[in-house]
Amino acid sequence: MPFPPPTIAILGLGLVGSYLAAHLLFDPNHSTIHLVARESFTSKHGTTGFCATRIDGSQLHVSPDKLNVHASVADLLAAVSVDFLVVTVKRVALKAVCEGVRAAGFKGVVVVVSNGARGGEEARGVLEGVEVVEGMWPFNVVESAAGEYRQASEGDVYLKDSPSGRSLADTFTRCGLPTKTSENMDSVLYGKLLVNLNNAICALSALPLRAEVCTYGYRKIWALCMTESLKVYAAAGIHPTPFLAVPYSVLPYVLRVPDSLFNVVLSMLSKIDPNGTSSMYEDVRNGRVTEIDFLQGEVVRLGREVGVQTPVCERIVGLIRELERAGKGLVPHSAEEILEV
Ligand SMILES: NC(=O)C1=CN([C@@H]2O[C@H](COP(=O)(O)OP(=O)(O)OC[C@H]3O[C@@H](n4cnc5c(N)ncnc54)[C@H](OP(=O)(O)O)[C@@H]3O)[C@@H](O)[C@H]2O)C=CC1
Ligand SMILES: CC(C)(CO)C(=O)C(=O)O
Repeated sequence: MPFPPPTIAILGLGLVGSYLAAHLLFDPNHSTIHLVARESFTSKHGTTGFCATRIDGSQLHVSPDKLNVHASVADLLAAVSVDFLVVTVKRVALKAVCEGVRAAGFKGVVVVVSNGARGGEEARGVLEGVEVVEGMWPFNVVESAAGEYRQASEGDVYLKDSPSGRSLADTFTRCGLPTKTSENMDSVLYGKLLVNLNNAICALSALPLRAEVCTYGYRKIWALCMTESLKVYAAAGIHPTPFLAVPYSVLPYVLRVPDSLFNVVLSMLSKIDPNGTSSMYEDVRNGRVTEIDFLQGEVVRLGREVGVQTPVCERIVGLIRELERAGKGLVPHSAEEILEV
């Protein structure tokens, strides 16, 4: 364990940030924790605290007196010297957050935990001279009741394999969040992107994640997006890191088996809470801008660069844009409606 234990600040106290914060705050022996949170977090949890519920049902409660909350990075740095700033905002907010971090003169390590590839590159572009560590968050978190952040699927967190990344991975693991490191986070994040191709389909279906993936028509669309993405990756020389039980090349075939067989395979491979959703489902539900540009949008962008057509991914980008423009929340689309070109 690093000595003295590191001082870690978390910026972005939504689903992932709050679940992470609850783990780190629960056992104060491994780190000192500060939060950079908006008023919405303080008004919600400032007097009651919050809790993380793990997939096995165990709960970590954090009482409000344990919370060191700051309104901005500048306020944080005026109060304390910070080793790691873990940024858990949506990818669309990353650049603006990094500009704030640079303006505040932060000199520690910035850890970027966002879906989509090339987040680290974007952060480094803004934070010249500051060490940036990429992270990958593998499982779904939902707010199942006010102040209860519930793990709704499974997987290990990944951080970039560097002395700082290894040290933080050790702290996360000691706090009950199993964390691996990888020298090639681009490959890890392009692998995660293949999983996240389903985020938009879940949002378009307006169904919780489990019900959506257990429906053949939606899985077929995910498989089509994945096949397009794998062709693009092959042409672009991208080798996604395998971290699922099934190799990516086989996954589109597994997704196309009938529902009855898929249910058996799913129960053998992974747990998904019936209330789990996708982060894009939550964005659409709450009328927020989504991360579509960094998921199917990234495949379309890369496809154009390497001359590979991506009609299904393009169609999904268009449909999510329509939902964003309409701002009316979730609108159930059948699989046929999604595929109709
Ligand atoms: N949710 C999930 O299950 C999973 C999410 N991920 C990824 O993790 C990342 C975080 O996702 P998630 O936790 O769901 O996102 P949320 O939208 O739940 O949380 C993001 C939080 O960041 C806050 N925020 C945004 N900008 C700032 C800022 N400038 N200063 C302070 N706070 C700010 C937001 O506040 P406000 O609400 O006021 O805008 C919000 O509380 C995303 O890239 C997502 O794709 C990955 C795997 C699973
Ligand atoms: C865990 C998963 C794949 C699905 O919930 C996700 O990454 C997300 O919701 O953004």
